[in-house]
Amino acid sequence: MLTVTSLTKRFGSQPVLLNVSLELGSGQVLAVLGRSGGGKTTLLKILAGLEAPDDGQLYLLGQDLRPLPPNERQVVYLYQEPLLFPHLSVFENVAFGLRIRRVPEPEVQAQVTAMLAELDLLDHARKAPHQLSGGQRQRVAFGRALIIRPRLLLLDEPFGNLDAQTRADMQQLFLHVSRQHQISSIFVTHDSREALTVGSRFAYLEAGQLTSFAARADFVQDPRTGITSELAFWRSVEAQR
Ligand SMILES: Nc1ncnc2c1ncn2[C@@H]1O[C@H](COP(=O)(O)OP(=O)(O)OP(=O)(O)O)[C@@H](O)[C@H]1O
Repeated sequence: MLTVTSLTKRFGSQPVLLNVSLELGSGQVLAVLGRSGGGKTTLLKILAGLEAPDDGQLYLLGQDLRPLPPNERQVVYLYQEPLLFPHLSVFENVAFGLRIRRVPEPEVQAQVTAMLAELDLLDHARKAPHQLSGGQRQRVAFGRALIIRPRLLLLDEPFGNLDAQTRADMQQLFLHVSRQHQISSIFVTHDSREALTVGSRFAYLEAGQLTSFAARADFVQDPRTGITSELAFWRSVEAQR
């Protein structure tokens, strides 16, 4: 459903993405792990249409994305700090995409109420964004994205600002709604545990070079992901008890 071929991007003389290729199937979540500065955000911005690539092809459901402006791609980009309209209620933030598409009012009411119920936000429908916690705000951002049924969801460290428990809850909620709505996503994270929790496919991006793993076991075993060394650490802790 998404095919990226030989994508290249430089900022001035600095190469940021080098010949990046990837494939994503319908309903899959590609977890992209990588250290800071590796080019993850740049990759997502190019897919969203917020940066132009120097070279390479991008096809989503057979359609060339390169000539399309961001608002015609049906791609939603979500990052750490959810961008909500501060003057609109939770309900109206989620309803926004339907209203600009002139969906009839009874349909808006029904769809938004169902989405708020799914995200456990019904009790907060009349609040403004500043009256919510970080996790709640991120759930509103999800609702706003999902209600327009995007073809591709791009998540850039979306739970990075949340405490560990809220982050774990949000990972489960993300898995639930992305399965429920059969959404295809690319989920960028610094955290290998988060990558293993949310991903159905795995890749590692470092210094502009993307490695895709055929199997989860290959991702786990690659020393760059740090998973084997972490496991060794916890085994040594266990052995000393
Ligand atoms: N608009 C820009 N102009 C110049 N250089 C940029 C620009 N955007 C990003 N870069 C550079 O490109 C490189 C990759 O940045 P990018 O934000 O894609 O990395 P990242 O993997 O998402 O990092 P992080 O995990 O810290 O967000 C960095 O060296 C950054 O300084």
